[in-house]
Amino acid sequence: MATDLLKSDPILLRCITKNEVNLLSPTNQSSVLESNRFMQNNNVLSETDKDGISFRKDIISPPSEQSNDSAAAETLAVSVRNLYLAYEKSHPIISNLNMSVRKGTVYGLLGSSGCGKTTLLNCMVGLKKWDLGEILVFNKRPGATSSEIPGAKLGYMPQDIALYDQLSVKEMLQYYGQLYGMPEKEVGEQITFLIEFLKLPSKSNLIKELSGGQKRRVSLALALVHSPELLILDEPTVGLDPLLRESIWEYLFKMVEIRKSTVIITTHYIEEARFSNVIGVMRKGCLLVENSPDFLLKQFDCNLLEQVILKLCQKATSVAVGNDGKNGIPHSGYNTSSTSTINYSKELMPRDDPINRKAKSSRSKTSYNVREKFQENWELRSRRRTSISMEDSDEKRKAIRSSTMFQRIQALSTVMWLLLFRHPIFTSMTLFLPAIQILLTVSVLGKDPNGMKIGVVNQELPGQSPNCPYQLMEKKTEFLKGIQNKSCDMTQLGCHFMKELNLVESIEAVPIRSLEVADQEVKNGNLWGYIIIPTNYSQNVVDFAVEQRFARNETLIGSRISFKMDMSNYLGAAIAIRSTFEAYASFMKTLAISCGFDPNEFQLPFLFREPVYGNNDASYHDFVTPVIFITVIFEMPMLVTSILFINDRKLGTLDRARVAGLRFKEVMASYMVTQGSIIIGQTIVCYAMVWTIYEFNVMGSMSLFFAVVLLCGVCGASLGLLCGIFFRDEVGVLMFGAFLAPTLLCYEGALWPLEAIPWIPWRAISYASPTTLLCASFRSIVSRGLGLTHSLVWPGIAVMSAHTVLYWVLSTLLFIGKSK
Ligand SMILES: Nc1ncnc2c1ncn2[C@@H]1O[C@H](COP(=O)(O)OP(=O)(O)OP(=O)(O)O)[C@@H](O)[C@H]1O
Repeated sequence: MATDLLKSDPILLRCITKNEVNLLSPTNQSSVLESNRFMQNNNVLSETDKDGISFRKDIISPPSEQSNDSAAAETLAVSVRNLYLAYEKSHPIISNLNMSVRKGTVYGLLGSSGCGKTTLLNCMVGLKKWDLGEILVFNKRPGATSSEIPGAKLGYMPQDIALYDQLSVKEMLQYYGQLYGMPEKEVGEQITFLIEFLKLPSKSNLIKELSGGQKRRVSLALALVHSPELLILDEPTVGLDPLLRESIWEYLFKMVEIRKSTVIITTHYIEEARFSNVIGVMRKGCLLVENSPDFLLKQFDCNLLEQVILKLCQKATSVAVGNDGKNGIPHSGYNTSSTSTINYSKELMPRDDPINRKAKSSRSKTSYNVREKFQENWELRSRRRTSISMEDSDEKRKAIRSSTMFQRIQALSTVMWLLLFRHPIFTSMTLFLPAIQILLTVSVLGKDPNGMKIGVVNQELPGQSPNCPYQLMEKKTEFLKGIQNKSCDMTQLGCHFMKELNLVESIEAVPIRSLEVADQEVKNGNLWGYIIIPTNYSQNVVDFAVEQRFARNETLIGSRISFKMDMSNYLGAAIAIRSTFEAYASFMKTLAISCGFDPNEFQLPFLFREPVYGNNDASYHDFVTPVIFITVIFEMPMLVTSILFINDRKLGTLDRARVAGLRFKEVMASYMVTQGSIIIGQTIVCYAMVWTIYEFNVMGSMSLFFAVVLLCGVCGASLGLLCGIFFRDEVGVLMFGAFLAPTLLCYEGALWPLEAIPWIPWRAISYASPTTLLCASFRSIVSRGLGLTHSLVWPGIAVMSAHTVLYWVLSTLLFIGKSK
């Protein structure tokens, strides 16, 4: 019964796979044979029809026969066989689709919104991968090494505008001309012609200044600029005025007639497709029919294509409804209901536009020949056009398609430069922010602190007064003078020590009345801690000096100064304790000299000689500056690259350029070239600002210094590219950037020595991270003046280079993987 239903509807049969035909009656082999015979008969039938006869044999041939017929394949520009594509298993977007587009024809692809037209075109141009089946464009699989698709053989206009807002019309066309490898002179001629033909605004207008319709026309111009052999246009006439739409169709026919180009065009203006040689009607991922408009009008006894499509869809729906229930025929994965039919029908109602009106008025004249009419118009207009001659452009067309990798990299790099140039705020920020960030960080980080408040509870002082008496202050001067006079004052040593403490820049000694008050002050956050000078401290110090080894316990304890610190701020407390030690060492030395002792006896038993690298006054600041520099130079290109890449992807400009032949490795190279030059600019600015202000010297070779910075930036840009592919939008990138900067600083050993990190897994991760060893290399070049071959320099460069290559490989794999 189901077979009968299909027999009565040859069109529907095309949408059902052989397997499905088998399933119609699995136990009855003869019905299968009958079905196959029916398909063959159908071909014969088609051949006998007079209109559109030259196409139909191929078009309606069963796929298996077709693919074996190499002669027929030669005549096809595009051949699609049993195509299947699904994002979710249960819901195929394209299901068992067969399509044949002859060379030198205009093929109108029709179908309701969401039926899969754009997806199919994206597969043809090599932007999307499919799950099953085969697509051949000029007998080669799109994207195959030997295939010139994507490339200059193809002109593609995507559904989205896919233009750079900040470029002018001329720059946009020049970019594509360069991608296609067109000679400069010819690009100029084509620009002049297309601007006149498509009524585009002047060459110098920026795309952002154009109306929606004008942008669409520029987008179409990009597909036409190189007069390709195959034009794939996804709704090129949307929003254009009827006259312009007519002239576009006229131009397409001219291309087909004179250059033997092939055009595949989708349109929602159904009657417009009547101008095509062949139309294909898609519904829910399946091609319902493929034939000449005149044949279909005759076959369905209609005057308008819209009516044909309506009838087709109604039939498809009624059979599918039957399939669902009564006949037990499995439908090919899509859900068809009566509700959807109603919607579909409404959608296919004739639109009130001039082309449709014209079509309506002419519906009775079956002899109406659109092409003839266009031919007349064309001849008339072409007399006025001097800028292009299709007949003599075959040679020019051959000259195209020779764009080299270098030309394509140059084309995209130029565009990226222009875009940066047209975004002065973004570019200035990119150029100056690293320097400002380094300047700000270096200004506040790593210097020795100043005036950290340390309380002094001097229990040696009489009464409740925490302050040393005025005389004692005076005595301090005398005490200092005593060094020269050798006048030894061994009283109130606590006060003298406090004075010494105040001479240390990092500490401000604050006299405190009692231990309780000092405790409270620390708890209130007013003091970093306090020291306690015990009662009779001076006497005990003297006794200890005299008794030495024989000193009593009380003497020992009484000559000790004790600390009570706020250790919750570890770094501050450590600095305060270190400064107190320094003050104490200085105090004891002064005391010894004034009392005629050998100062060496009172000094710590350590001698700091001239350092191997740097000097004894070196601070954390000197250590951290190169680390901050490397981190910023790594992170900034990473963010900029990923944001630019995501923007390019969102605009659709990247995909479009890929269809024009730009390969991913060339995209990567262009990004590296552009980012590389920005990094050089950033380094010069950073060097000028930071190095000049803080008087840092690069002890090593300047060329090695710049090479390391460049490598670091390129590695950051490579990671940015990977992030740009991985993340859907800028939010993900910004969050990753916010995570990356502090993580790198920790793992680089900038905040804490690496030796303090446990080996497994953290220190191993730290050494494997891109910047850790490079920081060491960079510091070695800047502060130690070491060369490339030194064991402190080359490992960092090697690790960074390995990371760069790794990011390139991962980006390529991820990009390929995401092409579906
Ligand atoms: N990345 C994707 N993930 C999941 N589904 C998708 C994706 N891209 C497209 N689709 C779905 O695939 C179907 C076909 O989309 P497509 O853009 O090819 O339709 P179309 O026929 O070109 O529609 P229109 O005429 O409105 O442009 C739609 O249902 C759409 O929701």
